[in-house]
Amino acid sequence: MLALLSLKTFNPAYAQVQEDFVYVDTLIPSIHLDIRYASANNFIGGPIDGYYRPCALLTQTAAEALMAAQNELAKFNLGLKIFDAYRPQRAVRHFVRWSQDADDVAMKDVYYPHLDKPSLIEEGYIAARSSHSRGSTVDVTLVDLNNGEELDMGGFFDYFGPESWSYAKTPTTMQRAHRMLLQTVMEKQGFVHYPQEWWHFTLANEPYPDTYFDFPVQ
Ligand SMILES: C[C@@H](N)C(=O)N[C@H](C)C(=O)O
Ligand SMILES: [Zn+2]
Repeated sequence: MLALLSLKTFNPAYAQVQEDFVYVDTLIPSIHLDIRYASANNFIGGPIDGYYRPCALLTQTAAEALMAAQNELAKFNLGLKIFDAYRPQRAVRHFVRWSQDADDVAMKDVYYPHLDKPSLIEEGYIAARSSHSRGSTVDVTLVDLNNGEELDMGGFFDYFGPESWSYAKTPTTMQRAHRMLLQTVMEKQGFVHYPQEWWHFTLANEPYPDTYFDFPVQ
């Protein structure tokens, strides 16, 4: 803990973050990160407001639960990759603004080919007030720790459609088994799955159930 605090205090790469939040990769060095909203590789096609650096922040409690999941998977040389963790409210506002701009459909063919933008919010694929802003929600998939390759989940992060539902019938037997493995490992550590998106999990006993933070990811 002392080491973590001094790392945050003296390393310029680590900015001051909200009390009780941690950089997940300092707690779980073997975890893989692909923080899409700090890049153009996402459903909007550009960096999202409030993501200054591609890092994953979570409450200490959620990060410790995630570490237990990672340890469980590591016995099989499997692990987790994070796509998103704590999300500032300004990022959520960016999503909502984008959803109201009918002209910007740059990434429609890839991420929401069968839905119009208002449906993304109406059907629960994007929240106008997101649990991610409470700091104990995380978007994850499984990787093989031998080579870092993602396991085949029968769909990709932020594909908005029924194929991404946790219990979708369309994926193959193996893909459904991978979804089940991810869900089982996460739920064992106290996370609750989100039926609309196989990758999205919220810690049930989250420490800030009523607080929506807005400090940047940096
Ligand atoms: C946008 C997507 N990755 C996501 O997190 N959706 C849920 C519903 C949210 O916005 O909280
Ligand atoms: Zn999510």
